[in-house]
Amino acid sequence: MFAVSVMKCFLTPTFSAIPKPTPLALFSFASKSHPCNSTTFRHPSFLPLKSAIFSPKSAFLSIQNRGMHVEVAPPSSTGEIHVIVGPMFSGKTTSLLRRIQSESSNGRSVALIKSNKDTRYGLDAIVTHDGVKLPCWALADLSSFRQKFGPDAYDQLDVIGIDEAQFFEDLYDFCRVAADRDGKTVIVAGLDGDYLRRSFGSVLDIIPLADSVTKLTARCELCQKRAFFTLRKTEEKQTELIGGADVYMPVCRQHYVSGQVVIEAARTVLESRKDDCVSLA
Ligand SMILES: Nc1ncnc2c1ncn2[C@@H]1O[C@H](COP(=O)(O)OP(=O)(O)O)[C@@H](O)[C@H]1O
Ligand SMILES: Cc1cn([C@H]2C[C@H](O)[C@@H](COP(=O)(O)O)O2)c(=O)[nH]c1=O
Repeated sequence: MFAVSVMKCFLTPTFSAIPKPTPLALFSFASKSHPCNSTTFRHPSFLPLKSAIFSPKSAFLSIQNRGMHVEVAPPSSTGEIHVIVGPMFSGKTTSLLRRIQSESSNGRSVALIKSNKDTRYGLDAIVTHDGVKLPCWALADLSSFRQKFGPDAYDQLDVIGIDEAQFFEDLYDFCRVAADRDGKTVIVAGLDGDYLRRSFGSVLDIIPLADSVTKLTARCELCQKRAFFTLRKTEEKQTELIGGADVYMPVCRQHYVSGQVVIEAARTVLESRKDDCVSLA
């Protein structure tokens, strides 16, 4: 009975009276409004049934039933999550920026986010290893994005791109809410594995939420075959270590295994030398 009254509420036209706003030019590459949406949502009493049920970007719905008061998020059919993974230098950022530019040229309103831990090229832009760049929001966490971007501007967004996703602890909840509740298309680029080939951050956790997953490969720096892994060339052991070609290289399986042996041996030598220095002092 309660479920039936919830469904009835979803079907009432008054609830879907949220117009689809015209996307703003949020960045220099955000442009025209989306062609299909501007008139569809303007007159809610004449909405086709599908639009009435699946009104995107709506506020929460308040339901009173037998003394119970429940806040229900109306479902959105428009959200999507696309995940791009692969080792360093595999073209994840290039692919993300291309998709964002293409969405923007199709008239969708877009925003790009990267982790503020990655200070390699400053904080105001996402930059590929080839030097292509677009402006972005550099954040410590994704949950602060809506507030920092402005709730009204957030409501008008169609597409959110996230780079360096491995550094965001709240990736799962952000993507779920953005796509399921807010109807956003979320494009996520990040490392699936760290330099030890262990799952990195929450990137793999969002695969069950995703519409598509693309695993890219680079070229092995030692033999030019396809590279699936990232080898750390230095002796540092912490998981998070910001760096580029000075610290990391993409490698194939064979060179990952042999490279790890060499690096482990070098680490052991360095550590035993450190011990010798301490005992001599
Ligand atoms: N070993 C390599 N294999 C593939 N691409 C490389 C390599 N070294 C440098 N590159 C350059 O890096 C570019 C990819 O950069 P980018 O999109 O920033 O990758 P990612 O975000 O996956 O680290 C390639 O187009 C290529 O020009
Ligand atoms: C393998 C590995 C990488 N990182 C860091 C190094 C870079 O700053 C980024 C990855 O950048 P890209 O856009 O994919 O080239 O992550 C790390 O902290 N720990 C690692 O194990």
